[in-house]
Amino acid sequence: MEKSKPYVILSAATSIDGKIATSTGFSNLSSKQDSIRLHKLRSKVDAILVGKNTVLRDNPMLTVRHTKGKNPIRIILDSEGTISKTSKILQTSKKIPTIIAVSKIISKTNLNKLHQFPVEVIITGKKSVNIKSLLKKLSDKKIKTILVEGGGTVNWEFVKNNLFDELIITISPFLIGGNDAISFIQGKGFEKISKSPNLRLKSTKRLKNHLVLNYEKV
Ligand SMILES: NC(=O)C1=CN([C@@H]2O[C@H](COP(=O)(O)OP(=O)(O)OC[C@H]3O[C@@H](n4cnc5c(N)ncnc54)[C@H](O)[C@@H]3O)[C@@H](O)[C@H]2O)C=CC1
Ligand SMILES: Nc1nc(O)c(N)c(N[C@@H]2O[C@H](COP(=O)(O)O)[C@@H](O)[C@H]2O)n1
Repeated sequence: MEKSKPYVILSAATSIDGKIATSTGFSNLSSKQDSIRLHKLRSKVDAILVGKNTVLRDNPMLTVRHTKGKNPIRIILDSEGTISKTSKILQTSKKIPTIIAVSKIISKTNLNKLHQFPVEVIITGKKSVNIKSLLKKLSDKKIKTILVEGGGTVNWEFVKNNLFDELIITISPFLIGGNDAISFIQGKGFEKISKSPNLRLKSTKRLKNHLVLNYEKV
């Protein structure tokens, strides 16, 4: 029998004050060396998962480019199926396997739009995508490891529902501030520190002025 969920790693580059983007959406906080590290990690996982806002803001490729290796499957959480036809994700879906996870609220128009591309559409959840059920479906497809690359709203869903196993955070030498700048974990947050998952610091790696922290859940 397949496991109920793949092994999930949450990954991000944050400023010293825990932001993953400025209020205007600038999010490229990694150094060249850190990007190479990230791409090596990408080449070792079965899939990368991000939220719709990250696609909207960054127009990412989510491929392996700074090292040699295979591209993981790309998974986008997009309840209403609103990502643009011109996004790099949809435009490159012929070459790179792509899954768009939507919920039952998706309109026929948006579903038809997605079906114009060679992507797999997984429908789960009433309003937003039901992550637990999605992970089960992905596990059934033999996806064993997923790198969750944000943003903050998606990260919170994985933390809140205790659906992650490991964290790899690069602390970049920047101070961003701003109430509207996105943090590594968004959402409602925990009211008591006792609700926070217990984390063990597995390793640290210094890349000049960047610090890579690797935690696992206890
Ligand atoms: N520095 C870094 O490492 C990274 C920075 N970013 C930045 O994060 C920002 C985007 O973060 P957020 O606005 O928090 O959005 P997000 O990228 O986490 O996307 C959230 C959206 O995903 C969709 N979604 C569907 N089902 C969902 C579910 N079950 N749970 C959560 N979301 C679901 C919803 O439309 C929701 O609004 C961008 O500015 C991006 O540049 C993103 C990734 C990494
Ligand atoms: N680890 C990490 N460091 C950063 O500095 C980042 N900006 C991100 N962001 C994630 O990577 C996506 C961009 O991927 P491509 O370079 O287009 O392949 C971005 O959308 C975030 O998910 N991560």
